[in-house]
Amino acid sequence: MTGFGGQFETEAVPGALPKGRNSPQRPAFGLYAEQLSGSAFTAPRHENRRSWLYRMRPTADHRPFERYEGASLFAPGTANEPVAPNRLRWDPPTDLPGGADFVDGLVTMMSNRDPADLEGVAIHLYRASRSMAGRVLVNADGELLIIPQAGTLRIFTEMGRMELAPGWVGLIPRGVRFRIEIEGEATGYVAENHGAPFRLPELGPIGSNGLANARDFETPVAAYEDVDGPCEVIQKYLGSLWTTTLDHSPLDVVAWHGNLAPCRYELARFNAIGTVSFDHPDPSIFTVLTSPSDVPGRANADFVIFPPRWMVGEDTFRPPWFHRNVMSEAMGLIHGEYDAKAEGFQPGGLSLHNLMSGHGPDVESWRKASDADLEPMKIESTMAFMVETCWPYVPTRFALDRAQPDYDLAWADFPKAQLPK
Ligand SMILES: O=C(O)Cc1cc(O)ccc1O
Ligand SMILES: [Fe+2]
Repeated sequence: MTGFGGQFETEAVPGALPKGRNSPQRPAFGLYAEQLSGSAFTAPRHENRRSWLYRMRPTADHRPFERYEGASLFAPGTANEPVAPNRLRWDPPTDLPGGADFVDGLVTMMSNRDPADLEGVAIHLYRASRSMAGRVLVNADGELLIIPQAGTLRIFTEMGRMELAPGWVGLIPRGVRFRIEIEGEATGYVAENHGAPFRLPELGPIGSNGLANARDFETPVAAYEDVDGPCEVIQKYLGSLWTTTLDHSPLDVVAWHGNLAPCRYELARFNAIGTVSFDHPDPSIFTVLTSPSDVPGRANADFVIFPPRWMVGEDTFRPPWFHRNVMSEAMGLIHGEYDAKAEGFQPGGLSLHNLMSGHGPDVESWRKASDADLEPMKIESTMAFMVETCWPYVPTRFALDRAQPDYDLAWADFPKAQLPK
């Protein structure tokens, strides 16, 4: 079903979805009606997100959660030391967990705020070498934006199934349980958004079309499994991992309706807009999805991409300029090269330019762009992304211990400007 945040309705068994009401006295087939809220009941209508699920057993039927002892690198808390004002960059770590499924293969690199604040974002990497079997994951701390870098994920959520290959991103709402199956190995990134759900950015003077168009988001139709037998539920809750075991699969939603649902989006559909005269626009022009904070215009998290595009600016330094930003920037690379970094930023790698840290093109990129003939030129075969947030990131111990030791050298040896004598 297409459209971002639409009011969908879908049933895997004809007659499962009640007509004209949400909570009939006796739902069809003895199903249980359950409302899943993604916003406060009283949120303004245009921000109100909720769905009604019709399931074989109520979610309420579970035994107590206990601490989950696996996935030791997933949400371990951030490094217990002051955050240095250093720029950081990582090669794709060679020691991500081996032989793990998606849950145990998650590794947190940085985060900000406490999930209980209902604000902030965390950046995780994953390496999944086998399918999740007999278990599901659910995140009470926020929605998950999954950004595959290699390998295709088959995601079986409570609300339907979707496949995610590199070049696509998938959004799983807070509280929706899911299982991820793979063939071979899969690696990628996850942005965990503790704040307001991601939405499409305002378009302002761009008008009524452009950037990520609402119709290009795809939401799965209802699909369920009817499985009696043990199923572990691993829940991330207030920053820790918890487990309980059900006697059935919770992926038993036979029908649902509403506007809170998983979706996926192919980044190649992004309608990139840039200058046709001069100067490099702020990267906000490439915002795919935004999670606003309480301060107008200051995002809790922006998901921004740097897709293939034409560069035509006249008398313009075309790559990203030197800058210091009050917002904090985490970047990843899905494939190709990023135009501000000639080398050292690899697909599967990560960088962090936090609050006020000076960054921009490395020396080689600066030299090339300064000397270039400014013919129209296409940046091809690349897809970098940024998760920009108003809350400075704090790296984890795992991340600090693996940062490139010499990243600062990317900006060493710029020639000094020569003033007239
Ligand atoms: O730092 C970066 O590479 C991201 C970025 C890109 C851009 O085009 C302008 C500003 C900016 O922060
Ligand atoms: Fe930047």
